[in-house]
Amino acid sequence: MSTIAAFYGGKSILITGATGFLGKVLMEKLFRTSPDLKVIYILVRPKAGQTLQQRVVQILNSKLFEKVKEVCPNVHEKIRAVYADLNQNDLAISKGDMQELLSCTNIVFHCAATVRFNDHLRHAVQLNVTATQKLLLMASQMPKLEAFIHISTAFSNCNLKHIDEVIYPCPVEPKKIIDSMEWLDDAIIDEITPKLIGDQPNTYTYTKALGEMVVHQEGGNLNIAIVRPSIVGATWQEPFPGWVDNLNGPSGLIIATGKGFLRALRATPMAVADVIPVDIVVNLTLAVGWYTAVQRPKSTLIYHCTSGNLNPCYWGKMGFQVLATFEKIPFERAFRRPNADLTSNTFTTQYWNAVSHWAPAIIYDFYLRLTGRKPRMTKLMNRLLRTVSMLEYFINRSWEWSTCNTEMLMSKLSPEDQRVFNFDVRQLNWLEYIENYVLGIKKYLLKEDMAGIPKAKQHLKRLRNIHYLFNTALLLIAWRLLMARSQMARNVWFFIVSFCYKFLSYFRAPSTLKV
Ligand SMILES: CCCCCCCCCCCCCCCCCCCCCC(=O)SCCNC(=O)CCNC(=O)[C@H](O)C(C)(C)COP(=O)(O)OP(=O)(O)OC[C@H]1O[C@@H](n2cnc3c(N)ncnc32)[C@H](O)[C@@H]1OP(=O)(O)O
Ligand SMILES: NC(=O)C1=CN([C@@H]2O[C@H](COP(=O)(O)OP(=O)(O)OC[C@H]3O[C@@H](n4cnc5c(N)ncnc54)[C@H](OP(=O)(O)O)[C@@H]3O)[C@@H](O)[C@H]2O)C=CC1
Repeated sequence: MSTIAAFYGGKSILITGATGFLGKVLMEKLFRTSPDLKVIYILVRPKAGQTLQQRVVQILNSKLFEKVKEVCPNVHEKIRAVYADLNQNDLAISKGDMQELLSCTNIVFHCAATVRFNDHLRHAVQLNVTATQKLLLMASQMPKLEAFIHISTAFSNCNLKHIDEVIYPCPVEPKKIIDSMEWLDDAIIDEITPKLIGDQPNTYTYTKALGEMVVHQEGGNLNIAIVRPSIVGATWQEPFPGWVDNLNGPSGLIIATGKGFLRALRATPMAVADVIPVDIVVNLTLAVGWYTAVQRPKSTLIYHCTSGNLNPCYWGKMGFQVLATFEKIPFERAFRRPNADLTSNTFTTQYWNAVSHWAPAIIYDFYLRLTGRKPRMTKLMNRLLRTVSMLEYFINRSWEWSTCNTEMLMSKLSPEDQRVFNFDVRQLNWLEYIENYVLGIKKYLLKEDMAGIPKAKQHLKRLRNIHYLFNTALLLIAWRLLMARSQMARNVWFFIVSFCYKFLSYFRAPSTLKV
């Protein structure tokens, strides 16, 4: 029997961000391995016209939870959705709910965050810093609390090259930032944002660093740990390979590549692609929860959940493997044939952008206009390239994260726990993982049917023929124009033709003699 699974039995667990990518996989694993847990409280807000209950039902009815329903048939009774909005100062939790949460919770997993890189600083501070502060305050009033696990990001200190499992000081105290967000207006915040974030690439990493500092300063006597995952990708093994449900991290760009919109990227092929499967992050997080509650380490331990130092993959290799997978498993209705030119050179990037992105988009929009339809490709391309520019920072650098605490924790696990809560990234086979990732994107994100693969292949063949035809026509036109306008081009052409003729005649003469 797994010690960790047994530990969560009978527990009341509070999860924030349970409707997100990581939160859903965390909940799934908890129910599957500890079906006898008492209750999982999830802080949820209504969204897209759905009530809390409808959101929960949608999650439970998804493919991700199929196995859970077998081992824990009464799972719906064990989830308690609590209305909350972490954007509100009081988190908008009702008095009755608050009483229950305070008196019953044993473990808190704080996953909620805004992960958008371009979020307004006020909003990012509210969610990633102030809400964390409020949750810590709540946690300090929970008499039965055994551990508070805060999910941060390995990129919270991405202004450094080597990152240890420690909290680094922030140039401006989080409290001062929180206070200033209350009285500064949006225009002033916009103006001072670049100065405040300094050498951080965006408001996301900046506020995640502030959030860690808040945990450090205001954690008091709580039993706290911080988990820092790198770029979280689709599931590796559990509950099944390749599950993914949003565009974050590499997923969006893999779609854009598979659909033939994105054909070149400013990326350093030899930079480490520090992607980490979401099930590895979840296994480590649950092991950290157990260890923090049972061992009660004297200080707040930070755990890096990264792949680069133990089993590195590189962007070049990832791009190559993604393309190879498209040969076998193409996406439907591609705009162009998938291609991946990775270059770290800015000039080459601009050339590729003009030739591979803008030119086809403009030609296609021209065609749409001619056929009486609304042009849309240049607009789409504009958005895509803006998104790419936001991600470029992370695909042109490599970082080194030390993983001493994570390795220490692995050594404390029994062989059974190492199997059930496996977070050993050395066992991951990247080629297999990437193939399943692409397959997962096709099935769970794009909702494409596997039966459509032959048709998709046929479509790609047609696109290849159009491509060859188009290039040949372009070459012929260029040649014709050149010949018509330049005496020099004509001279060169006649020289080449007469040279070829003489060359061939030289070989033809002896062969004629033999006959
Ligand atoms: C040709 C070569 C190909 C090679 C082959 C391929 C090989 C694979 C190579 C892969 C290299 C991957 C590098 C990943 C590096 C990640 C590093 C993370 C590090 C930190 C990790 C963390 O600790 S944190 C979690 C990550 N956090 C995000 O990853 C949020 C991103 N996101 C946003 O920060 C906002 O979204 C943003 C984008 C600002 C727009 O913001 P915005 O306000 O302008 O507009 P919107 O948000 O409305 O998005 C407008 C439309 O972009 C769609 N979209 C949203 N995200 C998208 C996304 N990632 N890729 C594509 N498309 C995306 C969206 O779905 C909309 O599409 P639509 O309109 O059709 O619905
Ligand atoms: N994905 C990644 O690549 C990485 C993620 N992380 C960290 O992991 C954690 C989870 O990320 P991930 O699951 O990918 O992110 P998602 O964007 O998928 O999920 C974010 C969660 O936060 C909730 N949330 C956002 N705003 C509010 C609000 N105002 N009130 C209540 N809940 C709110 C969302 O709820 P709703 O559904 O209502 O929007 C959702 O459940 C984050 O802390 C992130 O920083 C770290 C490294 C990489």
